[in-house]
Amino acid sequence: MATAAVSSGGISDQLFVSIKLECPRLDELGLVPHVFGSHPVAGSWDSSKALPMEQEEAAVWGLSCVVPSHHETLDFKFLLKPKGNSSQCIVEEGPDRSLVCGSSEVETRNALFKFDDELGAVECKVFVETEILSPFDLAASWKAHQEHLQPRVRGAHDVSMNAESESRAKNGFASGLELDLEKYVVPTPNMGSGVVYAANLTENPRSLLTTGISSNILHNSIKGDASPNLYASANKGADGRHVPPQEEQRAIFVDRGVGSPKFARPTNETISMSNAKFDSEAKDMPAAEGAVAAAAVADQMYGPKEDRKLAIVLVGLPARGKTFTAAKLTRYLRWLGHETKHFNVGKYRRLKHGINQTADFFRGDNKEGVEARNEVAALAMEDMLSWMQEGGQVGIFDATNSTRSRRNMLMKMAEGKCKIIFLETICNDKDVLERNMRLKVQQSPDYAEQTDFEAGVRDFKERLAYYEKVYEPVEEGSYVKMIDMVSGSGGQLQINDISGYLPGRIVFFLVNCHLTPRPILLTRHGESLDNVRGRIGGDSSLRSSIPPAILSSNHCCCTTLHLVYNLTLENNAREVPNIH
Ligand SMILES: Nc1ncnc2c1ncn2[C@@H]1O[C@H](COP(=O)(O)OP(=O)(O)OP(=O)(O)O)[C@@H](O)[C@H]1O
Ligand SMILES: O=P(O)(O)OC[C@H]1O[C@](O)(CO)[C@@H](O)[C@@H]1O
Repeated sequence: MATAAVSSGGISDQLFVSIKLECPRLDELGLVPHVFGSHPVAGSWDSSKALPMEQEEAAVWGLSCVVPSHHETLDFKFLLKPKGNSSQCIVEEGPDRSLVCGSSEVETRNALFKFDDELGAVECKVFVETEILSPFDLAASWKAHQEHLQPRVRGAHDVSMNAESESRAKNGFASGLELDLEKYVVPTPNMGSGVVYAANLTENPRSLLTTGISSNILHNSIKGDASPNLYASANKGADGRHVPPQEEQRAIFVDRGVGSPKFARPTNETISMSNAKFDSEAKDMPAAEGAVAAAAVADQMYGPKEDRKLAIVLVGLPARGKTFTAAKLTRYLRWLGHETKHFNVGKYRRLKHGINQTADFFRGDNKEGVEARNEVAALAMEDMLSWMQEGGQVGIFDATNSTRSRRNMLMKMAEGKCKIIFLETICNDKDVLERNMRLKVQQSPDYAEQTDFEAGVRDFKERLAYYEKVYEPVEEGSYVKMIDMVSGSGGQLQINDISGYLPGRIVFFLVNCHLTPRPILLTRHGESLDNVRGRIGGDSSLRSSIPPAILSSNHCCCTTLHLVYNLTLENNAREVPNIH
């Protein structure tokens, strides 16, 4: 095992050291090379605590470790021990080798071992590679290792993490490893098995709780362990096979890049946004990505400015990212301090009608199916309105709501109770849709019992085709349309009849919304001449002139705060939202 050196100076670059010893005779002789040296990690010159090297090939042994780039000088030597007998050892001839502080150079003279008997001597070739690693490199390697991908930095995943207790006991380390790699999150393109189906995280159908289904069953079913006829959590592996249901709310992974959404004038030219000019040039739009976060901080300081109840009613064909967007928006609004809840009609439908509905259930001309879906939609809407009457402020109503008549029904129910804004998600990118559909079949409880993944995909496509036949894009009321936001070529946001503080905030959020996790690097400059003089502001030079190469590596005077956001929905409500 490679060992992690400790850093007491906080997060900094690390030096990755890989040592190799090559000698065909060692294996023949049944000898295992070890490293021991001056540092406790290498046994403090106690040969019984020497670190064994791992056999990588027939004649090659290796040992890798990661040490802080400003490590203490480490003197070390190779020694050989017979396999299975660690009490004997033969230490290499010659002076100690040194890994000098601040240097990545290590001497690579051959290692010579002399035996007392007729074996004479054994000479091994020594190879040493060193590489400066940023915490990101380490994190990426660790993450890659966890996900069974090829780590970018070979061996770096093998750092013992937070292993004070164990390695302290073994190696006498005085301080803990400060770089907690597990806290780093590197953008990950695949949906791991830790993903929970987003709709499962929405409000529990309270109206159904009082209609004969015990809350215990509901609770269990929502956690995924109820009778599958009632409800089941359906996480499946990338190959479509089931993986165990997730216990609690975890992440919704984001998976696609989005370019800068362009504002487009809606066809009917009826935008009314206070203090904002939205046109295709969008020159006046706040371009700074931090603007939303800044506005959010202001909101938090001064509190919500509006009491009006608002319903955001999602509209869109299946697999268009409605639940995904709804969940993001819910989190953002909560973070702003608005009482917000996400009601997912699919959850109601599954609870009331089971998880095994085939595409036929969604046919536009299946009268019973349409009625059943309208019924659960009405139940969800009632729950949402009741909750608003009890003090809730923003309800997010998540279903396809794909026909005008459905939307009329909702508008009627909401009359005098709350304002409705339709949020339509449109996606025309075939590749994105294909991928979304496969993800849905992997994750949706609707396919939890479908063992044939491709059959599930076919059924979902059939369902989608039925929806397409009856789909009526929103043209009524107040609306926001997110069009092709995931296509990679930008996208459009169209808005119609939106006014007021909170709707403005929501639009602002959606404009700035993107789907790719990305690191945020906050860089602090080194000590400037004005700093020395105690002056605030100004734009003076740095105190000493430092070659640009050193500056850019952040070693010397620059302090770089690396923040990596996991742009998922699992973080606490008070964290910086997943937008920037
Ligand atoms: N604006 C978007 N356009 C297209 N795809 C998106 C968008 N936003 C998110 N996605 C992707 O769509 C996938 C499916 O999302 P989601 O489950 O939210 O769809 P949905 O529209 O709610 O589907 P359904 O109506 O079948 O429940 C997600 O994995 C997400 O990566
Ligand atoms: O009744 P609607 O508006 O079609 O929407 C609810 C349905 O949308 C879906 O998300 C479509 O796939 C189903 O899970 C759910 O039953």
